[in-house]
Amino acid sequence: MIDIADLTVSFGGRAVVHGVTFLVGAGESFALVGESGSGKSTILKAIAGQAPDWTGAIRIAGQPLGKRRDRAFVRRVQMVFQDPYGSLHPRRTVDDTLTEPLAVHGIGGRDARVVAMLDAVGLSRRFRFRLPHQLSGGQRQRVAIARALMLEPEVLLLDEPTSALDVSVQAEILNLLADLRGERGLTYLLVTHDLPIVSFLCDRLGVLRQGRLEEVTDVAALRAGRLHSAYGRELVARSGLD
Ligand SMILES: Nc1ncnc2c1ncn2[C@@H]1O[C@H](COP(=O)(O)OP(=O)(O)OP(=O)(O)O)[C@@H](O)[C@H]1O
Repeated sequence: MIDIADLTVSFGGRAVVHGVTFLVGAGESFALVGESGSGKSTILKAIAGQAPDWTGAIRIAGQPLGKRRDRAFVRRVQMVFQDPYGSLHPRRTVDDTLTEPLAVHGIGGRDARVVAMLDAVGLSRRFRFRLPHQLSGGQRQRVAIARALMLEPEVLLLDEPTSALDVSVQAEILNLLADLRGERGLTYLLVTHDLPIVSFLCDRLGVLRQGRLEEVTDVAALRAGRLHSAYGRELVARSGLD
């Protein structure tokens, strides 16, 4: 579903991701891990069209991406950001936020779709006409996930989707993401520095260090502390997973 080949991404002429190659299968959940500044979010941005200076190849379901992201891409690939406070418009109700992508893409049956999506993300219908400031952090992230799913995409790009939330709420959102993937056959590409999240939500992971992919392995190896690279083992040791 996602095929990244020899991807190099630059900002202002300086490369921050260097020749990264990996594949994510349909229905798979793949994590990019690494410390702050290792280039995890930059890879998501390149896929989403928010980091235009890249070389290499990015293919989604076999289709090579150019510099611009068209409507077909938006229907297939959606992103969920770290900060549900910043990513929702403060003056738009939940209903406005969920209806907008349907209106932009000329999709009908909006009422029924919004109500069904509120149910799918575990939000009571009484939140439908509320504004973001009337919601908790976890409820806001449910709205952001609902918005991402309104166009029934196949792929979610998840950038630290729980790191801005209280610890007690993080587990709820992780469970929701796991359930939604199972129910909808979604493919996840998740960026995180939190290895327990990878162990819970992902099948495989790539370890990034200074913009280079050190290794790709599966979560069984992560759980067993059997990463191949010295840097990967160091990350595991620091996370307390070993
Ligand atoms: N818009 C930008 N302009 C210039 N440099 C950038 C930009 N975005 C990211 N960078 C740089 O690219 C490098 C990789 O950043 P990136 O955000 O991808 O790392 P990350 O692994 O996702 O870290 P974090 O967990 O802190 O988000 C860093 O050196 C960062 O300063």
